[in-house]
Amino acid sequence: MVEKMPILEFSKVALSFGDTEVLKEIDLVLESGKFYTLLGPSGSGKSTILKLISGQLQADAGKIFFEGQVINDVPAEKRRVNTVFQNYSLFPNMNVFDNVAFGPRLKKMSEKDIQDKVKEMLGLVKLSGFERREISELSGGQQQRVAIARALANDPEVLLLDEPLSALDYKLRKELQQELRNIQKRLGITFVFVTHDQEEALAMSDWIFVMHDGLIQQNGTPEDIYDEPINHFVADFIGETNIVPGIMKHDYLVHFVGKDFENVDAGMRPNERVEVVLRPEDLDLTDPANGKLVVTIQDQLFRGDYYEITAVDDDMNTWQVQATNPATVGARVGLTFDPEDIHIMRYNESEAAFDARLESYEDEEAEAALQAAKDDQSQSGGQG
Ligand SMILES: Nc1ncnc2c1ncn2[C@@H]1O[C@H](COP(=O)(O)OP(=O)(O)OP(=O)(O)O)[C@@H](O)[C@H]1O
Repeated sequence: MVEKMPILEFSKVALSFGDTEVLKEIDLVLESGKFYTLLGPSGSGKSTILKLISGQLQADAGKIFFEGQVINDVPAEKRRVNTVFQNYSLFPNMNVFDNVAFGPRLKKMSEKDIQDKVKEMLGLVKLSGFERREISELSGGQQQRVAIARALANDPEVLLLDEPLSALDYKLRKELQQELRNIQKRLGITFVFVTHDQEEALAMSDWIFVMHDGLIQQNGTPEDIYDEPINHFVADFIGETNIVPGIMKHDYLVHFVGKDFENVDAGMRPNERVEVVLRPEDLDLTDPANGKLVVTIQDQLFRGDYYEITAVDDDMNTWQVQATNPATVGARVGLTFDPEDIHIMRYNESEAAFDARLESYEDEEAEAALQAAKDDQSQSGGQG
């Protein structure tokens, strides 16, 4: 079987502005016809990646390939890529038709083909009949639809979308999320969508790249990223989560919150420091005697289909729980979970901070395990 060539590829791409390394060493492989999302906090380098793809910026190091050809030196106007921006960037002195017809006219398409193209694109973004409207007569959502139609009228192979929905209100945003996804599936071109909103990324993407600190922290399907976060940053950034320190007692046995739990998928070494992730929806409230730990309810918010409960354990660690029934603020309750829902991550930050957190549980077993980890480490020459 012949492997399909990626439409876009970054190989060890780096870029700095002055002393700031905005992209450290980026490797990306994008296949044709998929909906990709670059997700990360403000300043993590998402827009910079789009500008490297569109040719607005040049990489300091590394190679960018488009259908197997290096394009580092190909000028922006020769790349089959268009961008939709957050602020629409329409031509305010042109009506809807002329905005969408702009690219086709530059390409010197026949007037008949231009008419057909504009009609098709406005149909796609549900603005048929708006041809003669001025831009100032459109709502924000309609302006963004025009911007999408204008970009697509150029027949790009890759459409770049830089936070295109951020300026819209919640309901409109949800509506356009669904529509953008439908448009991408219908046209079958590659979308690279930038957002800092994890919910949006999970809902829309075939594949997500989570960015932080100029690096891709993790990439995978929305399910991979949500269920199997690779590190503290990703676990914390993607959705509400509880992250607690733990230590491996065997490769299949993790010790945390003062107890041992079997977790056969962990793939960690005995005595390794780990972080344990438990999503709020995987926790249940029960009576204290049946709980894996006991907590005090601190706060609760009604979220429509569930209650968002904040609780603290006796070591003052906070727990987020999603419950179907309301709880009583101030009540002491048990927290329980299915060991299968435990997700374990390798810990790679400061050991001192970790040890202090683990010891906050004042748990002799944990301290003994930690001592074993420290002994292990000194024997193996500080690796670990
Ligand atoms: N032309 C420039 N000159 C200097 N620094 C820049 C320039 N463009 C971007 N930066 C810096 O590079 C970093 C990454 O910017 P980038 O716009 O790629 O981030 P982002 O993840 O898209 O964030 P946002 O969501 O805020 O746009 C930021 O710290 C930004 O201040």
